Amino acid sequence: MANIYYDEDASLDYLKDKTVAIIGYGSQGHAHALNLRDSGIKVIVGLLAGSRSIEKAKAEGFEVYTPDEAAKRADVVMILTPDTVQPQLFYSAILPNLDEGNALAFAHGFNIHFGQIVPPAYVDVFLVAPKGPGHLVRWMYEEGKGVPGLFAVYQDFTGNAREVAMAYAKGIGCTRAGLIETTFKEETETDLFGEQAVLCGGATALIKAGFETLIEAGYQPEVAYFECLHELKLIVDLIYQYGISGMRYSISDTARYGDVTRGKRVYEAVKPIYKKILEEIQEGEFAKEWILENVANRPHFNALVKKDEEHPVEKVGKELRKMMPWLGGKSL
Ligand SMILES: NC(=O)C1=CN([C@@H]2O[C@H](COP(=O)(O)OP(=O)(O)OC[C@H]3O[C@@H](n4cnc5c(N)ncnc54)[C@H](OP(=O)(O)O)[C@@H]3O)[C@@H](O)[C@H]2O)C=CC1
Ligand SMILES: CC(=O)[C@](C)(O)C(=O)O
Repeated sequence: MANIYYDEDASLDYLKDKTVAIIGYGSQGHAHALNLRDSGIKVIVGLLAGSRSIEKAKAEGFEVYTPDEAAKRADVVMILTPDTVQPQLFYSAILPNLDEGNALAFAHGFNIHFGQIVPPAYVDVFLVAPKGPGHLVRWMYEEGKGVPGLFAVYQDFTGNAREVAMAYAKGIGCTRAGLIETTFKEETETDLFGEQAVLCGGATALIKAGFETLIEAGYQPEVAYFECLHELKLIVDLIYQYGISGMRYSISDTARYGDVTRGKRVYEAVKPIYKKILEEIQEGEFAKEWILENVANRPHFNALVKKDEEHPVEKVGKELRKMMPWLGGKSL
């Protein structure tokens, strides 16, 4: 059983006299910056000139600098830009401005693990990875809660890297929910696997395949949407709160029988695919493909994203969600 750390296990004292530069102000960046500041930490933001987030960060009260200037002024530099742009940003703007004893931090281990960024020996290097989307990292913090997280130390020049990483995790609220120590390898490979096979990739595959099966059989798109997307959230919510057995307690006997018998067939079909996806991650195949895709300016990625934006489930969903005012979520 992994050690799980909570608020009492981490001390913000390791950050209280430091300046943290958050490079990037997107999903994770805005959440880390706001949460750390609310935790009493001095935060500055680094954004490229022309960034669409400069005004937003300034409006939320942050000093905003270019990435090089922010790195120069900071003791801890947390890079929260897209993974594929981090190497160029690191070598051009951050590395020249890292001083001995500074800390270089990430929310995902991709570039360190796959050797795209090689840090200098004279800094600490750690990751703090919330296990949830950035907007929830902020919303849960505002509610006095937290998103669980992982942390890992890649390089400990100062001898305090672990304590600083845990302080950072506490500052963004992860220790309110639970913080697990990992490695850059484990965080990178499990996060890539999860987002490809089970979460984003896996969930959208199940939703699209189910929805298409029903509408191709002539059922109404609205019925297919409620069955394959809307109700999926409700069932996953039950699993999230009460486990698989708890969910099965709540559903009908008929649903339970279908679950354990037909669900077995889906399981048997996907498990070999899951293993292949993990193998491609572990062997660097996915990383190479994603890096080269970005070199070519993302033709395959852009086409597939566009195709899904036009999927019938998106069309019917947009209309149905208007009917459910309680869904009126905060703007992303
Ligand atoms: N999204 C998530 O929930 C999670 C993300 N992560 C990790 O967090 C990191 C950040 O991801 P995420 O928050 O999703 O990123 P986003 O895409 O939401 O935000 C990226 C930020 O970086 C800026 N940016 C984009 N391109 C460049 C560039 N070339 N140079 C400098 N800045 C740039 C963007 O500027 P602008 O504002 O102008 O667009 C934006 O502020 C990644 O390492 C990711 O793997 C980890 C866990 C969860
Ligand atoms: C939210 C999260 O951790 C993801 C899905 O892995 C990501 O956005 O990188």
